[in-house]
Amino acid sequence: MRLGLIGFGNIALTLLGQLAETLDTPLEHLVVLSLPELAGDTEARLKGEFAGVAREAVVVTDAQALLSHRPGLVVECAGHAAVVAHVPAVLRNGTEVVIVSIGALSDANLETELRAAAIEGGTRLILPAGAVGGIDLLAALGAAGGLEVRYRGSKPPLAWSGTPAENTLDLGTLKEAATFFTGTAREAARDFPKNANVAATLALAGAGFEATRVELTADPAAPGNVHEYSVVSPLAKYTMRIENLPSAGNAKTSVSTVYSVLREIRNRIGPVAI
Ligand SMILES: NC(=O)C1=CN([C@@H]2O[C@H](COP(=O)(O)OP(=O)(O)OC[C@H]3O[C@@H](n4cnc5c(N)ncnc54)[C@H](O)[C@@H]3O)[C@@H](O)[C@H]2O)C=CC1
Ligand SMILES: O=C([O-])CC(=O)C(=O)O
Repeated sequence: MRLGLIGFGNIALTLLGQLAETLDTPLEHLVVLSLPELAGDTEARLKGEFAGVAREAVVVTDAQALLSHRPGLVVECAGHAAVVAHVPAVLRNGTEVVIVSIGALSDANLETELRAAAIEGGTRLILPAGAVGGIDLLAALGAAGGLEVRYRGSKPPLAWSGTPAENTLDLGTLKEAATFFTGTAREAARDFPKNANVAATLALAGAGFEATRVELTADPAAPGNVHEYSVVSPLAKYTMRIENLPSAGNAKTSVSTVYSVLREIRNRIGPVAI
């Protein structure tokens, strides 16, 4: 596989570690789109600790340079701004893209632009399940309509640092669970870009950004990053609760997100996809 990565932070580094451990043969080619100020460090790490992941690995700083290396699949793991900056051009070029920063699609204009770019390029934008599960069933039920979806995201207080939760809570001293946001999936994904991509994933699979109700909670007793949601549809009812291990490199991000991306890659390499 010729793989392109946008971003070289917690998800990308863990993903490359997993690929190094699990692939039978190295990737044919790896191209990483990094921020200009991080390009030197990215290159050194690719040549050092990640030397075995790909037969050839290069670092670039813009989408045109990324595309000049002809990746067969591009994975975005850099944040909402990187989706805006780079993903439309990659799709228009005809290259399939997996994005983890799904909450970027809470901007309706960007969602329209990405859909148009994928059509123009004759390719697809892939939205993986990320840190949540049951997206297969939710998306299947969504086609029948009549859905009610309620989601609650609970994380330990410090996972909400640097977010609007700080306007109402003292995260460093919080002693009991506090819900600091109630609203739509569109508002949640827009206002908590590093913490509420799951709300956008549920909305896109199911009842849409306005109808999907969201609560966000800081909970000192949370057993990790917890995602709970309930679905009522004419065809089925279910609830789901996932207790995710936070990443060592970024407490906001659950490690299962990385494995969800790994699944997308492995499903394109092996003889069977599941
Ligand atoms: N779909 C889901 O369930 C989840 C999605 N996410 C999304 O994944 C994103 C990345 O997560 P982590 O790797 O844990 O964050 P991180 O902060 O550790 O890494 C992000 C990296 O991207 C780089 N970056 C930022 N803007 C860039 C740009 N324009 N071009 C290239 N590189 C750029 C940063 O320098 C940083 O190294 C989060 O911001 C969040 O939006 C996170 C968790 C779950
Ligand atoms: O990783 C998680 O648990 C969820 C997350 O940050 C997000 O939805 O953006």
